[in-house]
Amino acid sequence: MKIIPTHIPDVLILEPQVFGDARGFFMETWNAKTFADAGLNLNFVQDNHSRSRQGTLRGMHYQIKHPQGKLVRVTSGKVFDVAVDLRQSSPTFGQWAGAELSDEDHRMLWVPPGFAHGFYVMSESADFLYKCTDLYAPEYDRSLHWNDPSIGIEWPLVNGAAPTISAKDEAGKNWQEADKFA
Ligand SMILES: Cc1cn([C@H]2C[C@H](O)[C@@H](COP(=O)(O)OP(=O)(O)O[C@H]3O[C@@H](C)C(=O)[C@@H](O)[C@H]3O)O2)c(=O)[nH]c1=O
Repeated sequence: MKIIPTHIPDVLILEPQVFGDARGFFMETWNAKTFADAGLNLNFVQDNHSRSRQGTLRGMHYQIKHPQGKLVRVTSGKVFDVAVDLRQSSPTFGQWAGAELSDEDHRMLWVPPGFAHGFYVMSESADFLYKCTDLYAPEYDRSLHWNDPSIGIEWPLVNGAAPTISAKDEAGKNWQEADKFA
């Protein structure tokens, strides 16, 4: 597995080794020892799968208690995936890191606990799979507004069109009002 740091050192792009042959390909997407050897001792307790149409933006989500670390990947299509550092004690507090993830590059992103996370679907549709280090806790679920100017995420919006978002995310909090981590 190749590990590519982003400019936020805790947010990592992971490229699994892909074994191609006449049948197709094989790759390991999660191996506790490989990740531990890379410094990521993770205990996953929930797996999620969402499918979204082109132009959908889900985010920026976090749980203020029971924060989840997320190992995310795309099995069909292409997304732009983003993590925002909400840890006030962090030197990269308030910064965002993004990466394209697709079914062709097989890249994964490690989003640590303490980050808001979201993605935008660039392809016709996308299947998005992720492992989480804590369980869904809806009472602590929070949404930071995807387009807050003080964060300034550079979303690659298709034809510049406004994204499709949920009512919850439409009402996402701005940076000043959003709950943050210590
Ligand atoms: C996240 C989640 C949702 N749900 C339910 C609640 C709701 O009825 C329905 C859809 O929920 P949402 O609109 O919150 O789904 P979605 O917008 O896809 O939420 C996800 O977005 C990405 C960006 C993340 O990072 C995830 O952690 C998660 O917050 O699914 C669960 O049952 N378990 C879960 O873990």
